[in-house]
Amino acid sequence: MGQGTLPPDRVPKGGQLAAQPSPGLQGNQGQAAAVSASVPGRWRRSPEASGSFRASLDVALGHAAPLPSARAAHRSDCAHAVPCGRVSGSDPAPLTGRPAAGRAMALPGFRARAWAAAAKVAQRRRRAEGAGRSRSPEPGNQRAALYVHWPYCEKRCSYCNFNKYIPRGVEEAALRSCLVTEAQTLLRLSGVRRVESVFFGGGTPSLASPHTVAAILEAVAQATHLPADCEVTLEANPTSAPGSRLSAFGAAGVNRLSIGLQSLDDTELQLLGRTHSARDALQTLAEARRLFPGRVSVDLMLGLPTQQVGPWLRQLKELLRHCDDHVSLYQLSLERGTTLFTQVQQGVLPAPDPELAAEMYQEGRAVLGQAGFRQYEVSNFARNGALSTHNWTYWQCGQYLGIGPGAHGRFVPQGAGGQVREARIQTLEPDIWMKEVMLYGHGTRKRTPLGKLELLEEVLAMGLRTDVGITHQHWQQFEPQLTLWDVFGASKEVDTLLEQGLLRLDHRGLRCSWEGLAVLDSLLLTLLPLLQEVWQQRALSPVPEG
Ligand SMILES: C[S@@+](CC[C@H](N)C(=O)[O-])C[C@H]1O[C@@H](n2cnc3c(N)ncnc32)[C@H](O)[C@@H]1O
Ligand SMILES: C[S@@+](CC[C@H](N)C(=O)[O-])C[C@H]1O[C@@H](n2cnc3c(N)ncnc32)[C@H](O)[C@@H]1O
Ligand code: SF4
Repeated sequence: MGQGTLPPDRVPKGGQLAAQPSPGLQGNQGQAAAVSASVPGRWRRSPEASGSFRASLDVALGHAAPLPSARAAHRSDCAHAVPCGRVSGSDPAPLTGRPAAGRAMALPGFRARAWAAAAKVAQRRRRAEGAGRSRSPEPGNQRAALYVHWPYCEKRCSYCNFNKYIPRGVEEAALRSCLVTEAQTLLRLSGVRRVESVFFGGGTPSLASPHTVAAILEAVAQATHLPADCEVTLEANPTSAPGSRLSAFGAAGVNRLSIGLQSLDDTELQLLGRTHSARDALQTLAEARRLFPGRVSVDLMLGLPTQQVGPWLRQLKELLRHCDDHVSLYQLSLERGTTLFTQVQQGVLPAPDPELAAEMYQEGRAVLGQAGFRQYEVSNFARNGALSTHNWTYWQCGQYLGIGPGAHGRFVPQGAGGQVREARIQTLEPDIWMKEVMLYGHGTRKRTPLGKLELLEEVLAMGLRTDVGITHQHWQQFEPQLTLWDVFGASKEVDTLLEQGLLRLDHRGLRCSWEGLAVLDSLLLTLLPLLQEVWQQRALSPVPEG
């Protein structure tokens, strides 16, 4: 299996889809690496852990194991800076946070409204059934999740190196049209027949107009089956999401909100460079819960410089008095190129204490457990079945398409005759990305075919992030010949992890215990090389098929 990077599969818009080299648009590996590091908690390449494990294992969405033993592996290549410049443009609708009058409710047409109404009814049914399960009849390569990246923010937060830009104005109509075009192209390329979840992330997608969200959903519903009970999440920053705007997003088809609350301490919020206060955040949370009951998630950060365990736990307990059924805890990752990084480097602020962060994480998850939350993933907690379907797809190594600047995707380009899953990254800079979409129908900057071993490494590293772990059936979908017992059953090192109560290997499959989940990175230091070793041995003495 070739492990190299493919050229972007570009053809002029309207032409046939086929893999074609595109001179001058390849080899932007530095940027790809930068964006790869910009998703918090994404599994970072760990040379000690794995020779072939790819740094671009995109989106683990959360921080694994802030415990000392795990950190060495987790942060082994964490030195990236994402360019965070300005885009030129003379858009008449600047990003003020509020939609222009009359604009918020302007939907592209009846279909979108009908879809949104049906979605509301179906969402109740879906909730009763519980999330995190795939009920679609389509085979795995005909369904996918869809991620949409909105690349703009009002202000740069001091800690953030995601792919975001602070614009003077946004040409939203042009951006919307490009997002729609790219969704149509990638849906065609992938041959996906059913989109099971949509996630509007960023940047700050709550700055987009609800009309843009509706237009994208409409395009997806036209190109493929978008079930009425499909989870549609929008990330919302408190200052850009007053109730009227949230309600317009609901009318556009959004049925889940993820609020970037980050902290309930105004001094910390200032340190983080947030534009909102704790009061603003709680008000947005209350409005969100009124509009999307049972479907609101909050992000809370931990491990900030000067932060102490006691006060942070009090914040968490205060949050529990207000929050809905989903909470994400993210340990601060100090990213090169951010203001916070410089402040720490220059001694203006103390470096975050990893021991304290570990304590916050451990105590925090215990508190959440007592409040009835299931820790269904390293950083994610849900009660009443409110697991995120979209993120679950990432952890289960399902297919996902990524549209918008810097979005990541993983799918088999079946529509172009492809048979191998590819990791794809879209061009980072919005203005360049738009030009490419206008020219070629999409702005894919990098395509990396995933070899079988790489895919299995992902299945292992992502699956173990969840409390369910990797069931035998799940593993078999990716590797029918080599069982989990074959790989891990005869290892003394694994035996030790089992005896220590960190890992479980039984009739259900392989998974971390509650204690193991907190040190997942260090467990992977044992498990990944083992998988590689067994894989290589098998390659040397292949089992005859039949
Ligand atoms: C990239 S933001 C996008 C959503 C939205 N703009 C916001 O700020 O809430 C998504 C989440 O990533 C987390 N995040 C961003 N940078 C981080 C960092 N350096 N360390 C840990 N978490 C981070 C924050 O908790 C944030 O809510
Ligand atoms: C940090 S997570 C927060 C999720 C939230 N806690 C929830 O439960 O829905 C979301 C962020 O991850 C990044 N992200 C998610 N999926 C992505 C993808 N396919 N490509 C690029 N970035 C992605 C985006 O920056 C997005 O704002
Ligand atoms: S608002 Fe969100 S995406 Fe924008 S800079 Fe802040 S954390 Fe990053």
